[in-house]
Amino acid sequence: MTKYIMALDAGTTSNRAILFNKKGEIKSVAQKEFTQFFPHPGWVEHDATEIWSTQLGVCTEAIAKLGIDSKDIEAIGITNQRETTIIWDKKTGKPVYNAIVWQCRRTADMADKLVEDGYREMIQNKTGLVVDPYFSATKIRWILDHIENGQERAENGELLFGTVDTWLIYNLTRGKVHVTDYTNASRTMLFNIHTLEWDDELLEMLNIPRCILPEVKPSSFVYGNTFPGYFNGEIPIAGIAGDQQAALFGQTCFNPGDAKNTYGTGAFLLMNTGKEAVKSDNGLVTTIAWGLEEGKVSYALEGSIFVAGSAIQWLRDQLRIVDAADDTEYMATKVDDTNGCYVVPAFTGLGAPYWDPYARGTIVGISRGTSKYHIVRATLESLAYLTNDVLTAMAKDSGESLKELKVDGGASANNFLMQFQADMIQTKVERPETLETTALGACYLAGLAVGFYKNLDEIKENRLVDKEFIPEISKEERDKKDRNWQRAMQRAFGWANHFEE
Ligand SMILES: Nc1ncnc2c1ncn2[C@@H]1O[C@H](COP(=O)(O)OP(=O)(O)O)[C@@H](O)[C@H]1O
Ligand SMILES: O=P(O)(O)OC[C@H](O)CO
Repeated sequence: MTKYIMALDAGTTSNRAILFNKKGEIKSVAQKEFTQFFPHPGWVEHDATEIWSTQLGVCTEAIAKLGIDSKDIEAIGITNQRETTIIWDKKTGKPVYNAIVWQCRRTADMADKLVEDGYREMIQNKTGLVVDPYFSATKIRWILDHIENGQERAENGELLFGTVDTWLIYNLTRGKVHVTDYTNASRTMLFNIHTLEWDDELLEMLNIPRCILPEVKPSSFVYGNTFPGYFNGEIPIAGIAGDQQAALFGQTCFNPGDAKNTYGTGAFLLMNTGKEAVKSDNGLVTTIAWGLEEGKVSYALEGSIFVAGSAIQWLRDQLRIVDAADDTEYMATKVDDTNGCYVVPAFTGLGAPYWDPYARGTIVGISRGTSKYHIVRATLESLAYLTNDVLTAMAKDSGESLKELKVDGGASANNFLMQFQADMIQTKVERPETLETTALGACYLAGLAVGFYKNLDEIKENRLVDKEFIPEISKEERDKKDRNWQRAMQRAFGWANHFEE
């Protein structure tokens, strides 16, 4: 009888459930988008109840499509949009506020204040992170300050905090398990990535009560079983990883120096640095790649680019100059170049390596001859330029120059973008057959915990390459483009700071 692992991929715009067989082949998929709330410019929220209901719905659908039942599923692995902050009432299990999404900039001033108060170095030393509203800590503080008696209820043990993984497991187990893993904990700005514990000094810094935090476990571990009523029988939940770390694992970047870039809503470039937590001097963050056993972790350097595929959605939904994301490839190749036009898609500020929450989107170099094809091409190219900026910082921090960049995520299907990426980084870009590497990583982590996979070597055998992109332009040509890009970036920095309404 064939056995499967079910991966739950709780992304920023949609939830997916994927059933993988042992070879890592996709046997069933169900996906559903959920509502994005933008209550103010720069704010982003989700309804946590909708995240849970859509996730449960797609799981049921994926199982039904394959005509199997819970006995055929060896384990569940969860992977999720990271940092997004949910607080709920322990008694009712109901969220006390909408989920504040990783992209949300509402706590930019709180992050500024932490820097002013001299916390920057301590935070970087303990968490590996830069001080930015991106991470969960200031979002937790904001919710506790904006609901009735938030601090008091938290201190009385009436409230619980979780990232999306924690929230899903809490619901899947009907409130029995309040847990997260090392990777998700490392994105909160409250977790010491060296001692592998929640850190008192960080908690005191924002006056966050320890009792609201989940227990932290390895990324491959049996955390509990699903409530039997959901899938007609219990299924062990045996893997958790933040989606970018899961993609690193799913791409089998098991050795130090291996790197991948995921082009989803945002783009996230991670390089495995092994047992060493490399401190960044160039605007990257140090993060936990995974922990396969209690107390033992591998680290990664990460460059987080906040806007990638969402810039393509903007072309489609706001500018309406493309009908579908796939069309951008054909449109970009209708013209020879961007005709001097550069798009900087800093819609929610800039992440790595700039960390400017006040930057905003900019289009420069428009002339009378600029057409929608130039804008589309310049938007696609911007994803490659931003990636190149991160890789340049990574090379400085790690002392390694990359042999190849593994890619995945929705926008990596775009051949024009991948070729331009190879040109800009002057390095081979390698795309695997399955672009669902995030879900695959969660499948592997869960599978390892229950013995479905014996070891990493067995997992490595599953990886198949779809296409390689080799640099085609000269270094001089590449450098010229990069210099223009750097000039365009200057126009985007700081725009929203002191903006007069
Ligand atoms: N062929 C394409 N070219 C460019 N962008 C694409 C293409 N296909 C999908 N995208 C973009 O990829 C994103 C979806 O990728 P996905 O990995 O599913 O993201 P997420 O997990 O963040 O929801 C969307 O933002 C979409 O605009
Ligand atoms: O949902 P994604 O794939 O855009 O990933 C979001 C990241 O985890 C945010 O840090």
